[in-house]
Amino acid sequence: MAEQLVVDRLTKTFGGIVALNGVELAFSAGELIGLIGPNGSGKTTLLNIVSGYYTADRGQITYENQPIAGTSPHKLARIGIGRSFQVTKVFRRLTVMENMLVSGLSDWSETRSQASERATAILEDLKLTRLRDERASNLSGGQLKLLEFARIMMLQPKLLLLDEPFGGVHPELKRFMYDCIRKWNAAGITIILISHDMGSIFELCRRVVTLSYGDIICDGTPEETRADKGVLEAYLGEHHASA
Ligand SMILES: Nc1ncnc2c1ncn2[C@@H]1O[C@H](COP(=O)(O)OP(=O)(O)OP(=O)(O)O)[C@@H](O)[C@H]1O
Repeated sequence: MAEQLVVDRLTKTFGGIVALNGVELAFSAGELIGLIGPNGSGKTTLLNIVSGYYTADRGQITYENQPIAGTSPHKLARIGIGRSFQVTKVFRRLTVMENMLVSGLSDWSETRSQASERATAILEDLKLTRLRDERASNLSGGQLKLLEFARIMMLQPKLLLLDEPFGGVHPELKRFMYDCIRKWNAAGITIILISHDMGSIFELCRRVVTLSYGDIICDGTPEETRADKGVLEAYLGEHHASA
């Protein structure tokens, strides 16, 4: 499989804190990867750099053979890199449908009616059709999560970065989100999933990358990750003990 995303010796510091310490990773198109690690280990920083929200101090990022370090989030979205945030970002004063059609979300070459047709299909897929004219401010936390998913799908991403999508989500909705993630991945979208919910990670991902203090301490299957002494010491042991 061709490498879709390559992260080469990526370093990011904040003052004296080393958030990423020369991280090297390569992801193939169509992978579904879990990114785990203790609080402050660098997971969101890595996503922020890949999606253009932060600039790395050192290192390269290559997406589909093009260097992308320093490219704006907006341009990255246009070439297929979509992301969600720990705290859902939608326009609360706009309706669900307006959120979908907000300028800059859809393809330049697309007419409003084509965009609207796509939005309708995506809302249907995410069971949001009956809420299409509802203001986002009236949606529940779970519905907002789904709207964020729906808006990301408007971008037709090829690489999807999901940061803690299951936070505060009830079990039934979580199952539905799993189904969406699996379906998108089966359709060829590469997905990098950050979650502290180990059940979700081990159920969904065939590859798990573990960060600790900005270093990759394990990159393997769920079974290898669970059995890894370093991971147990840095994260899983403590995580399970406090769970
Ligand atoms: N904008 C920022 N300014 C200052 N320090 C930051 C900033 N963003 C991240 N950091 C620091 O960088 C380190 C890595 O943070 P990061 O958010 O990437 O960790 P994380 O693994 O995503 O943590 P969590 O699981 O708690 O979300 C932490 O020490 C954090 O305090």
